Amino acid sequence: MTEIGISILSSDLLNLEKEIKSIEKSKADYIHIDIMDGHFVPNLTFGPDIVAQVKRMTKIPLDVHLMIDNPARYIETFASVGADILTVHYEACNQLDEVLSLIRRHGCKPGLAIKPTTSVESIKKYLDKVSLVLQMTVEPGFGGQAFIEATLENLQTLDLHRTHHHLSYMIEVDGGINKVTGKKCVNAGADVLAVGSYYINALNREKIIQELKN
Ligand SMILES: O=C(CO)[C@@H](O)[C@H](O)COP(=O)(O)O
Repeated sequence: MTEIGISILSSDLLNLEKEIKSIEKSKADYIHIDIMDGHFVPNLTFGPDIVAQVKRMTKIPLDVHLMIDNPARYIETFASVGADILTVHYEACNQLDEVLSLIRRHGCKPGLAIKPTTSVESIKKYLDKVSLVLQMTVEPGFGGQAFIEATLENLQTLDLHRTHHHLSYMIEVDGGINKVTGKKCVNAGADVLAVGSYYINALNREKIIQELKN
């Protein structure tokens, strides 16, 4: 079954505990936390303290997406505050092999993210070292953007590569996901849908999670 991660980027941050309880009630599989540094992406969001607070509030696994330059500097910090999956960007790392093994050494599942225009070819040599590949389906930085259809081709390539090489990484998509785009992604090979504004704005959050899962 498809798994759902809820991105807290667009949630009501002054009522974060209430939001986390709502995510638990709607039976999401992950809480997706976007860490932005104002360099790698043109926006600023959370630091490790927020991740630590969310961890204290819930048992839902935390899928922490580092949209930061040179993420090696912060792997130990985010691992120590409770990240379960720790995802770094291919475009932001110099020594990716080392960063991925650092993530594993600190007890997290390593994820590798790519921007919409990055090719799967460029990350193929790392795919046997990751637990998850995160295909950005919008330009990273902001919630509420429109899904980029051209990213579906990368999902098909990732899915074919996984089967062909007997690999087991999960394929996650993030950005502009709703009932229509989510279905397209799942049909193209995605296993995990990271959802932000579609969930936050829904009148019946439990219902839309069930629809997305099915
Ligand atoms: O990482 C990002 C944006 O950079 C996402 O996680 C967004 O938070 C998803 O929000 P929607 O596109 O679903 O509104």
